[in-house]
Amino acid sequence: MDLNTLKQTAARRAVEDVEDGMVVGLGTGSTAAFAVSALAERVRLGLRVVGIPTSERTARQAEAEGIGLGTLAEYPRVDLTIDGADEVALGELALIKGLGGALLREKIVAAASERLIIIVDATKLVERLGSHGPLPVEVAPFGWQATARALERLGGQANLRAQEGQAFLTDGGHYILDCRFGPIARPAELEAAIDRIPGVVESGLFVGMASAVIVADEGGIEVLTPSAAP
Ligand SMILES: O=C[C@H](O)[C@H](O)[C@H](O)COP(=O)(O)O
Repeated sequence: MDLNTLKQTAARRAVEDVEDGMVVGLGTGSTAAFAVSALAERVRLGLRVVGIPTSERTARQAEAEGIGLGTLAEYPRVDLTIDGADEVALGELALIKGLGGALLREKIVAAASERLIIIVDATKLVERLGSHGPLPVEVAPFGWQATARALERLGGQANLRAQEGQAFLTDGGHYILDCRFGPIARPAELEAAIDRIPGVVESGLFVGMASAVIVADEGGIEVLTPSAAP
């Protein structure tokens, strides 16, 4: 099966868990986009939900496909959020998210959710976070160079994310520093250390937040639940 089919398979399985009347967090990224479409199909068949989007682009997609949207101000308690991830650490199911630039709103919605279901293809599974790619860190544009130096003192090589020759701007108007730390042995400790840096808005480390991870690969679907870190 090609990658998109695997993503769609995981997305459809997650949307099966949505019940009538739920407030549903709508994730961001290519896998989450399949979940939005699958949810919209169920809405067209009569399912009643309120969607809480984690990005402007997800909001546009959801509205275009007929999902009614709300805000966290109206619905501070989210029943279920379905979102993707860039890396999933086997065992405790800590995540790296943010390669799509939506980590801040995703983390806020995830924290307001009773359940966070992550949907991935099997290529996202790692032994250690940081094995495949960088850790995105959302930072204030003011003094970002000093913030980058502080991140490098933690061991990460910080690169300002660019788009069309300009600094990439998140929905919140911030910059993103893609930080290569290499394999991260203790993600919770690193997350806490990054959070203490003035200028950091949020990191893409989601530790202890996933309720389950739905993984699609050639052999079918597997639902992982968190277990203690080895
Ligand atoms: O900022 C974007 C989000 O964290 C995405 O969920 C994550 O990057 C995974 O995206 P994709 O499903 O496209 O690999």
